[in-house]
Amino acid sequence: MDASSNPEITRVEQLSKIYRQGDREVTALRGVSLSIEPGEFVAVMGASGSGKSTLMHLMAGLTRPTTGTVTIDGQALASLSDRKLTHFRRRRIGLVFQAFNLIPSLTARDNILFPLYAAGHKDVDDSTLLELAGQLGIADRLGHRPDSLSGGEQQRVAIARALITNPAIMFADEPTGSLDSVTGQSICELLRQLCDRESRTIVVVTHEPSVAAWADRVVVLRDGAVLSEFATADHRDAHSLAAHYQQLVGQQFVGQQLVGSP
Ligand SMILES: Nc1ncnc2c1ncn2[C@@H]1O[C@H](COP(=O)(O)OP(=O)(O)OP(=O)(O)O)[C@@H](O)[C@H]1O
Repeated sequence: MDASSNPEITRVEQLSKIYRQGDREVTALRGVSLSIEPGEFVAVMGASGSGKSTLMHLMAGLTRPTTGTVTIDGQALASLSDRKLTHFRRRRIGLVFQAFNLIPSLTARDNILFPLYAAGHKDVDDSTLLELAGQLGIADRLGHRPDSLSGGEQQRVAIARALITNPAIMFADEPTGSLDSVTGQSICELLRQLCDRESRTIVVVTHEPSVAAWADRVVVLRDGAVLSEFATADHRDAHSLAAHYQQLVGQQFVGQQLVGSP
């Protein structure tokens, strides 16, 4: 991709995060730098505790770094007040979580539109909603509440909610973690299509090689730092990717579980 015609939309520079718990300090991230191109699908992998969720939360503006900067859509998050950061996040950043986090009392339609209502929109354009619901395969589920939707449908609604504001980037933290493997793969295929057909920019945090194999690039974290980055082009299937990842971090996969220590 030509960087001059497609400028980086997301830049992370020397990001560090120290959590303080009483007298104790936990360094969750130490000097992480990376950039994500528009339309790119990036997977962040790493062992439990390596800093994946912390990195995602900092990039999404949910928490502030101890040092370093995050720039999204040309906006340095550090220069925004808490109120402006919340406003920016609602408009320009999409978030998807393992547990879907839908509002149980609202229909799929109102869950999807919620970010627009929260941002103060009164007149909502149904055509955007219907187009998105069509792309995500949930056009006939919009009148249902979450408890009458399957897990896969709930995650599709959550993805639609993340995309309704047309964000510059979408972050998904273990988006298939609550789904069976077949449904999880259908969600991965959907994320791939959103990049390929709609030029969405997506960052997925995952433990699973079968999820990361759908991405364009994998960023591997270890002990709060970037251990390695690699393109998935040579590791399209999960087994090949798992073997490469294992080589990098010195761990082994048994099924989808990691054993051994880095
Ligand atoms: N709010 C917090 N307060 C204190 N320590 C924290 C907090 N959140 C995370 N940590 C610590 O920071 C480190 C990185 O955690 P993080 O959740 O980012 O890792 P992760 O790679 O996402 O792990 P997992 O795969 O288990 O979710 C860990 O040592 C964790 O215990």
